[in-house]
Amino acid sequence: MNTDLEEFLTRLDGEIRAEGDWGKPADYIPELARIDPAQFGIAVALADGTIVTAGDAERRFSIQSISKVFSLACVLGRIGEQIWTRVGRESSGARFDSILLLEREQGRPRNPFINAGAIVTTDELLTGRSPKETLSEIVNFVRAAADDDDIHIDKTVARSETETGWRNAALANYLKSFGNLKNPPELALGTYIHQCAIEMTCVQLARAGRAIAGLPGATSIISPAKARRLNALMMLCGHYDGSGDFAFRVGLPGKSGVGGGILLIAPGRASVAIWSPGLNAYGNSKMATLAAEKLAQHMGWSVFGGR
Ligand SMILES: NC(=O)CC[C@H](N)C(=O)O
Repeated sequence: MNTDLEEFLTRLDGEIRAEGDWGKPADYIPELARIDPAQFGIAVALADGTIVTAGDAERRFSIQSISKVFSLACVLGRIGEQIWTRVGRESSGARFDSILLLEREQGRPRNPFINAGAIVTTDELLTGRSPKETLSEIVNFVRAAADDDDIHIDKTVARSETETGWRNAALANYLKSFGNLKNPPELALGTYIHQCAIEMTCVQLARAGRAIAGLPGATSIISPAKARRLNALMMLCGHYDGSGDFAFRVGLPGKSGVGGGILLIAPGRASVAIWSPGLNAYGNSKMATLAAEKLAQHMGWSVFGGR
């Protein structure tokens, strides 16, 4: 039924593997630094309910910042628009772990997808709950979105980031100094780091994105109104200071993580997960970005039309 897409993905897998320069895995989290960059997987969940895959689509990887989409969806479900008093929704034009803007903007992070913004989102979810309960809420949300209970936190990755995450510790403390953390910084930070360490396969992630893509049959835990806004944020902020370049090349909302994953949304058409651990200069997967560009072009999926 989807033979054209199947053939295209098989060809794409070959083209990516022939590229040669995979980029470098994130080096500031030791557990991610030792992953072989020469890996690639893709899963495309379509509106007709089928999932087409190629490469290492069943291998688990650390979703890292892609988790920020799900924690934001959780918080919007819990407190709705109120979250925007604590975090903005503009592009940052800065690195994902930048502290500069926080100083200038008095502790209100630019958007919920840079680290400072996601620490605030997680802090909101933590309010009135223990870190364990908060993490269960986030993981269960992802499981419900993917309709798959076999999704877990990789404790080794979480420990590794806890041991070396000095920048994020600085961001959490800095947020606290501006009064924009309700909980002790170490609790908000620990919960954030564990949320980032959720591991999933491309197939699971593509399934979890179906509600954001508004595909028929997806769970209703993300309403169409919320999905619309998540897509806007993913388009403008999903790739940090590389968001403009990603929009230019791919033309679809996406969210990257330093584990090398990208969740790509073709509204009404498909939810796509792509993984390749080597990163480009912005900290986004080099090969997953290239694959997203080729896929969007082949399928004619840009939200801006054209090809
Ligand atoms: N861009 C990312 O994926 C960053 C997530 C990572 N856990 C960090 O906080 O640095």
